[in-house]
This record gives sequence, C-alpha cells and structure tokens, in this order.
Amino acid sequence: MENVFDYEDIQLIPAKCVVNSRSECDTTVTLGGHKFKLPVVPANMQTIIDEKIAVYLAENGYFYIMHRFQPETRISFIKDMNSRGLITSISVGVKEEEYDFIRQLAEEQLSPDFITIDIAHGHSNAVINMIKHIKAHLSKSFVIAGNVGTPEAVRELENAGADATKVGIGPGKVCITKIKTGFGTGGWQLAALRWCAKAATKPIIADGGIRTHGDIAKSVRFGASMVMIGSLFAGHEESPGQTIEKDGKLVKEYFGSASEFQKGEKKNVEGKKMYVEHKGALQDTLTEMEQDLQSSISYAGGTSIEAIRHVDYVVVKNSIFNGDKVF
Ligand SMILES: NC(=O)C1=CN([C@@H]2O[C@H](COP(=O)(O)OP(=O)(O)OC[C@H]3O[C@@H](n4cnc5c(N)ncnc54)[C@H](OP(=O)(O)O)[C@@H]3O)[C@@H](O)[C@H]2O)C=CC1
Ligand SMILES: Nc1nc2c(ncn2[C@@H]2O[C@H](COP(=O)(O)O)[C@@H](O)[C@H]2O)c(=O)[nH]1
Repeated sequence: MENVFDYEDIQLIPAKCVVNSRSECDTTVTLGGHKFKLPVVPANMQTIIDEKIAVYLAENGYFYIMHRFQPETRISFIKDMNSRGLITSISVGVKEEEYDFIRQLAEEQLSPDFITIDIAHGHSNAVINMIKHIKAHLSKSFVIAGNVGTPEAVRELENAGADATKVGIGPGKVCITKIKTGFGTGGWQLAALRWCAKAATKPIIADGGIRTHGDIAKSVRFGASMVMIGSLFAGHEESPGQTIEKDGKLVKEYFGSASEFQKGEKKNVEGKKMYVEHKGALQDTLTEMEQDLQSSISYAGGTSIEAIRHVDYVVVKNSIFNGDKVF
C-alpha cells in the first residue's frame, strides 16, 4: 500500500457555493431503505448506547445500533421498539448461542430491520457463516458485517450476503489492538477506507478514529455511506456509565468492548478505559454535527451529501492542526 494517510493529513478543497444559507444543505442519508438525518451512528458500545438512547435516536430520525453486551434483553428490546413503531437495530456475535438466538427470532417472527455482526476480526469464516445463517432465517434483515480493513475482506463478506460492511480495525480511541497485536488500520484508517471502498459494491460504514466533525465529511469523501463514532458520543448527560469528579471537573467513563471492564476478566484484552469530559446533552452534539455537515456540503459546492463525494483534496502530512489542540 502506497500513499497512506489519516484524517489529520487531509484537507478537502472548496468548490463554488450554490446555496444562500447552509440551512439549505441536506444531510440525510438512506441505508437499508430507511432515511436518517445524519450519516452517523453512535458506536454499539455499552458506554455509548442503551435502550433509552436507542429510543431517542429512533424517535428523532437518527440511525442507531444497540450493543450486544446484555444478550438476554435483546428480545424484549425488539418487542418494545416494535410496539412503539420504531426501527429495530441490534448486534450479534458469532458464538454458538448466537445461532440459537437468530433461530429464536425467526420462530417468534421478530425480524429486526438491521442486524450488525460485531466482531474484532470480521474477515473470518465465523462471520461468513453467521451472515449466511441470518440470511437463511431472517432474509428481510439488513446485515452489517465487520470489522474489516482490506478489500478482500469486503468482497468476501459482501459475497456471503452482507448488505454493508464496517471498516476499521484498531483506530478507536479506547483501542489497544494496534499496540497489543501490531495489526490494524490505526494511523491510516482513512486510506484503508478508500482502499476498501474501491472494492465495495454495497455501503461501507467507517468505524473508529473520528475525532472532529470534519472527519465525517472526509469519511464520506473517501467512500463511507455512514460513520460509526464512539468517543465523540461518550460523556453526555444521557450516556451510560459512571460520572466522577476529577481535578474539579466532571468526567464520564468510556471503555472498550474488548476491555477488562467489559469482559470482566483479563483475557485477550484489546481495549482500555478512559474518562472523557462531561459534554452536556446528546442532542446538542447531534445538532452541531448536522450544522457542521451542512457547512461541509456548502464548501463542497452542493446541496446534499453526494456533493462531498466528488471534491478534490490535498495531503498535508500531519500538519493541518499546526500544533493546535482541537477540543
Ligand atoms: N474495531 C476494532 O478494532 C475492535 C473491536 N473490538 C470489539 O470488542 C468486542 C469483542 O470482540 P471479539 O473479541 O471479536 O468478540 P467475542 O469476544 O464475542 O469473540 C468472538 C469470537 O471470535 C473469536 N475471536 C476473537 N478475536 C479473534 C481473532 N483475532 N482471531 C480469531 N478468533 C477471534 C473469539 O474466540 P477467542 O476469544 O477464544 O479467541 C470468539 O469465539 C466487539 O464489540 C468488537 O467490536 C475488539 C477489538 C478490535
Ligand atoms: N480495538 C478495540 N476497538 C474497540 C474496542 N471497543 C470498541 N472499539 C472500536 O472503536 C470504535 C469507536 O472508536 P472511536 O475512535 O470513535 O472512539 C467502536 O465503534 C469499535 O469499532 C476495544 O475494546 N478494542
């Protein structure tokens, strides 16, 4: 692979503006036949989403993916969302009991709108077999499979029946995969996204490494239909997890799904725990993201997300922040 780069190495080049106000720019996106307000989904992690946030997001037109770390609650979650007329979007793993779970959903005629297979190393027979199992039992569910970091993996999962693939191994804020294993897309996630997107025939979700709202536009430019974000969504009033006071400031915990805190044991740990600044209301962040993306669209010289996909860019190796701290 030549010409690797990451989010902070890239600047998109402005094109002539065609709107009189940024409010004319449309940030909506369609995935799996459903229209969402933003091409953004909060990470399916236990300190990022819970049932209450899922309901809020679905009721307000945002995409969500519920995590899989309280497996016994998934059926009642689906029934509750169905009773409210809301989109159902859950996660599964690949262990034997997950096969039974999919069979149970089919028997109870509970077909989630979206099922995400959430595995660290998604380029595997374990994921391919699970995609086929879901498609055999719940043919109407839109299957998102991951995580992967190569075009070969994208092709194989798409060929197995995945409706979308999720790209990103190791770029996450609480990820230590790159340090513990030496593998992944950490440090070159945006280039990996472009590499994968060239092979993809179905939507790609870019997962991990987004540190600023501008990184959402950059992801779209390099082939993402949607981005998954953890750290920017951590620390809100509504976020699950403990709030504590540190050096006179309120902070909230954010931990990796493969951390010791999540697993309850020190085995194959590839995630850590950190504290992030308390950020206020979730909706304020969503609103700011929408405004910033509207502005991105205006700089792209268009009126919709599509305009961003075609802009030129320059590589300014590690220099765009010029030593400035972003947040
Ligand atoms: N996006 C990312 O960079 C990463 C994300 N994560 C997140 O952490 C959570 C836990 O992930 P994961 O450990 O996959 O889930 P699980 O603990 O549910 O493991 C799933 C299955 O895959 C096996 N497995 C896990 N890693 C590997 C590997 N590298 N090679 C072969 N088999 C493997 C496990 O067996 P065994 O444990 O016995 O090996 C298990 O049978 C997920 O939410 C995932 O998204 C974790 C790491 C990286
Ligand atoms: N290597 C690990 N990656 C993890 C773990 N838990 C979650 N994740 C991934 O991170 C993103 C969120 O990234 P962020 O940069 O936006 O904070 C998440 O969607 C997962 O793909 C983990 O324990 N280890």
